[in-house]
Amino acid sequence: MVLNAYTAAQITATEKPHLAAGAPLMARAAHALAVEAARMLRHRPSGAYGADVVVLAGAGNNGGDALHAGALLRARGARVTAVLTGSEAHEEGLAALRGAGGFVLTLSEAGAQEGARAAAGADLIIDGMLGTGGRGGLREAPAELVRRIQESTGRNTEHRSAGGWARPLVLACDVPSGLDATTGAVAGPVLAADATVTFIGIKTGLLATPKPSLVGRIRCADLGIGADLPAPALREAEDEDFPRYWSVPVEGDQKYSRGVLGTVAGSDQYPGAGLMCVHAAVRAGAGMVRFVGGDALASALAVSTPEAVRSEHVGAHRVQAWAVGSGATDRAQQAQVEQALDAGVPVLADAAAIEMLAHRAADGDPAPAHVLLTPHAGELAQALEWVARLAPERGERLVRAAREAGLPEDEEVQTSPSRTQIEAAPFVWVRAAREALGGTLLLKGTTTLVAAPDGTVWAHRGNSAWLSTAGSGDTLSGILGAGLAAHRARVEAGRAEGADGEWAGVAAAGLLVQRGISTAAPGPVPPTVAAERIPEVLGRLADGQ
Ligand SMILES: NC(=O)C1=CN([C@@H]2O[C@H](COP(=O)(O)OP(=O)(O)OC[C@H]3O[C@@H](n4cnc5c(N)ncnc54)[C@H](OP(=O)(O)O)[C@@H]3O)[C@@H](O)[C@H]2O)[C@@H](O)CC1
Ligand SMILES: Nc1ncnc2c1ncn2[C@@H]1O[C@H](COP(=O)(O)OP(=O)(O)O)[C@@H](O)[C@H]1O
Ligand SMILES: [K+]
Repeated sequence: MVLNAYTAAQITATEKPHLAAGAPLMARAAHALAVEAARMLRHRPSGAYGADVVVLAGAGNNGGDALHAGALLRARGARVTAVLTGSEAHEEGLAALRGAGGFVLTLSEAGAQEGARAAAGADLIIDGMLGTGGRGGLREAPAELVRRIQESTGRNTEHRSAGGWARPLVLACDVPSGLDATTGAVAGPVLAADATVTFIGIKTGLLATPKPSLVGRIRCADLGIGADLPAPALREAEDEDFPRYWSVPVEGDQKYSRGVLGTVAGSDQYPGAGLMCVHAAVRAGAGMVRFVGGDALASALAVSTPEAVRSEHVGAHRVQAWAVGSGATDRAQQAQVEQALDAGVPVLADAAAIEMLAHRAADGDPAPAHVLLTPHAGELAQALEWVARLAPERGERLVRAAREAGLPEDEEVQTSPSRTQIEAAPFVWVRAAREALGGTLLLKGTTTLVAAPDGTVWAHRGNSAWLSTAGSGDTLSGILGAGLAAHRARVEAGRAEGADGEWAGVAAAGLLVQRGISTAAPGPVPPTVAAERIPEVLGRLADGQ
């Protein structure tokens, strides 16, 4: 089922009337947290009984949840120590823990070393320092505590084993403290969680963060008020959702009704990008692939991918979609790319095509919804720099939109964001940039986000880091191009609407294929390996497995 996620502001607005009416939300949150903690302690022969639990409790309600959960775990026989990290603590929560026989340390008195010693020796740490009320990362004292816990436990080093982190286990209350609940941006140290129990609805930052390994397994406790949530600000497709968004062949289909993909990818100088894109599209089940390119590309494709057919130029044949830009470095290919952008059918636009679209947007001609731009952060920074340079008022609008999307007021942006800024807060920039460039925007990264013109944003996590290899993007272009062509064919046949948001749905489904091929087996996934795996992975997803 598609996961829905909400900004901190949406969650706060949802809980407000219930709090006013006296609903016991904190008690419910604490209960959910304690149940998950007990579940995590099941590996011990006596479970929670006799386990050492350390609660890191901040000054606000997040600390309140965690302290109450600590009291509930005391009742299950755990030894519970609270480390109070703020200048004060949630009064009722603290009283509950004390009443239940918990120990209490104050960070300002005991010091970071003492606090870290208690935490590092525990079976389980509950991180309740900062929740939706936190801004800009942990302050100095709790940050120092986290650093010391990281040092003594090895957590947050680069070497996380496949089985997870070594003990103590960490359970985050609502969000890992220091990770922005809305944007997922991480400022300063964050204690990586094995699991996060989040309340009312999943926070957008948990799915959109560029550091998904900090979040761990997500569990959502809706505290009995989930039905009141508004439309989600972010969604994430799961494997079982694939058939809803990706057109699979049906009885009676033939190659044209499946959709023809045209490509302008690769050049005589760089044939590789074209080979990988075409090869992936063929293997992703395109009805036919017609490539535009020079003789060197054609001879290479004749050997590597004989299924593909050459087309003299963009206007020569009717296609249902274009995949353009990757490796299209020469003038002749770039002229063909420009034509494909004007062909009136869906286009997957990568590399050189993104820059062309940035120029068009700066000239007041943003791309339509069925153009899917697929930059990584570096390419997006470059495209936005063009927009800001050529059309300064659009650049100003871009930064305003980013502020509205959660960019902190004190974070300076030159005329346009740097690559690093985009990488740190992709959920902020993908929405702002989509406004500036038009089209449907897929921002590639460890976490990939897709923003549609209808306001929908999709998140995608869970790729293998082995995908960080040259050509992974070209393979993705081929897969997504095949998906766009098939979907367009379905629209032409009256079997889909072709509404603005549908192209992002196709992209979200295509990303499931990418994740499947990258995780099908351990180890490297260069494009040749990735392409070989496409049919099986796609077939499995299409069958709902
Ligand atoms: N409302 C409800 O009943 C329900 C809410 N729920 C729970 O409440 C959580 C939200 O609680 P919240 O609004 O109190 O904010 P919270 O995240 O605890 O942080 C604010 C406190 O932290 C401090 N602080 C701020 N920034 C900081 C920093 N950078 N570094 C360090 N400290 C910083 C700040 O202190 P101050 O600025 O005053 O020094 C302030 O006291 C939410 O995530 C969920 O867990 C659930 O129980 C469901 C029902
Ligand atoms: N560390 C990583 N974790 C998850 N996915 C990754 C990682 N590195 C790269 N990817 C994915 O691999 C693809 C790389 O695309 P791109 O940067 O365009 O590569 P290229 O242009 O070399 O083909 C993107 O889809 C990206 O999301
Ligand atoms: K927290």
